[in-house]
Amino acid sequence: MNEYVIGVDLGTSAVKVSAMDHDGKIVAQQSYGYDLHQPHPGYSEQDPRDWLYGTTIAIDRLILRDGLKAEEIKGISFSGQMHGLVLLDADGQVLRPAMLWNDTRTTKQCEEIKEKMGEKFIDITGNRALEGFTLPKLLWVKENEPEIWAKAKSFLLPKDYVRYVMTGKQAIDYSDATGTVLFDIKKNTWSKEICDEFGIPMSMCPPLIRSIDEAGTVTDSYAMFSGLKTTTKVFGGGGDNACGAVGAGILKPNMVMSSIGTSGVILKYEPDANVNYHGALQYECHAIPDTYYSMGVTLAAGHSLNWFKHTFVKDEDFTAMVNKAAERPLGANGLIFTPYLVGERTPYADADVRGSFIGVDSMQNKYDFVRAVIEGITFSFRDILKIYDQHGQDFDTVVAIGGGAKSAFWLQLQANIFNKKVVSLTNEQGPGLGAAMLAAVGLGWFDSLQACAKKFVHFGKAYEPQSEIVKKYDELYKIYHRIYDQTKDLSHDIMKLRNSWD
Ligand SMILES: Nc1ncnc2c1ncn2[C@@H]1O[C@H](COP(=O)(O)OP(=O)(O)O)[C@@H](O)[C@H]1O
Ligand SMILES: O=C(CO)[C@@H](O)[C@H](O)COP(=O)(O)O
Repeated sequence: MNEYVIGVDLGTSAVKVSAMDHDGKIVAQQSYGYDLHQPHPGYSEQDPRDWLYGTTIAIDRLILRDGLKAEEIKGISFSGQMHGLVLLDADGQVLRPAMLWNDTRTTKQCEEIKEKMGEKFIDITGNRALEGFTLPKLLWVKENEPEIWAKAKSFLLPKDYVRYVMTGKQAIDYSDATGTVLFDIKKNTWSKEICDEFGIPMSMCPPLIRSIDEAGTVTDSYAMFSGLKTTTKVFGGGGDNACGAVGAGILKPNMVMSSIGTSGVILKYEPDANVNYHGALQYECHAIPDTYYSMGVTLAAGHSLNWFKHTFVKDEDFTAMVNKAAERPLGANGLIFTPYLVGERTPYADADVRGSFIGVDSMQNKYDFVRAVIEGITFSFRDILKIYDQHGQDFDTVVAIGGGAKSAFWLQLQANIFNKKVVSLTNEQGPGLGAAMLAAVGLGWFDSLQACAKKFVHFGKAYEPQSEIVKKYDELYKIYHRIYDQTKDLSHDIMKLRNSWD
């Protein structure tokens, strides 16, 4: 009998499920898209039931359309968009739409955390309190929706909610727990000190599990709903960036990952919890037991390109649009874009800054704008790489994953803007692959994730920096880097005005 594991990649734009065999060969894939709701500036929400239905439909299609036999599916694990708050009542029912990682309404709560705990907060959690994280969202609900708060008995993160419905058991894995900033990264447990300081009952924090731990099996009711068998084992899974790093083979410090999904991420493997970036970068538990990673996040990476396409280039697909942008000259005829469409996280923790096009010229066409968007997103990654430089951290290879890594033009552009070798994967499903690997190791198919990576992770083409182009992008980056300081006050004033008109 064939045996498969399923990796569920619960992204912001869609859920993608991939079935893999013992050799790491992808035998079937399905995906299902859902909406993002942005009712006010800074708000970003999704309905957890959309994730559940999307995941279930996609799994169902693996069985009905791709012919996978349910009894052949031995294990399932997850990669999930991080930080999103799913609030549950005493019956485990969802109390309000989930507030996502790119929801920035919580500036006031972040300031309150900083005032009350200062540097101690970073010592405990490894992180500054930023708008996207879960604790500020809990505090926002407590302050603004007291009737909902009164009913709240526990919280979960996005993929943990889907796993909960599958297994009937609530749990959060360590890699996602660090992203709540309610977690003590050195003691490896929920922080009583932080919970007490902010009036979060410890009983709201679910049990912690490792990414490769079995969380349970499929319940009778979920088996009826999905077509799965109750014998399928369900494993913890991890935050999407931890899983992306596993699936991209980032298992030692000389490599970093760049991910262009809805968000953009530069991530570095860290062997212990002791490197201190003083909150300039996020510090999280890895999905690989007892290891860590640091990362910087551009809030609107793929999201910026997606916004541009849906607003101005509706009738073309991404590949056609990006290929036309590749034909425009380097620097898009003098146009520079900053991707702060929903505020920014790294290096500027600024919820109120917004993006700009600088250098608009009547000789530019639509595809110059697309090119500027792609270049601007990539410059924002260079801002993150600069932080690693400043901390004396060096590496030689960047492994690129996410939807943006589908484009050879963008992979070469990353190599030129970073001045580093950029390597692609033969399949860009980094986080989904990582999730499937967690199930494969959890099932005992391999002794370790490292052993599994030897079979499952396949590097594709390497893109080398081209020295003449590197020089030009260096010059352009210097100008890009000045835009934040020169536009932030304008952005903040516009935001104040918008809010006063609401
Ligand atoms: N062919 C393509 N070329 C370049 N970029 C692409 C292409 N297809 C998708 N993208 C980018 O990838 C993004 C989606 O990436 P993905 O990793 O699937 O996101 P998420 O996991 O957040 O749902 C899109 O918003 C778009 O910007
Ligand atoms: O906030 C973060 C990481 O801290 C984001 O990276 C989210 O985890 C969402 O990821 P994508 O949907 O872009 O994969």
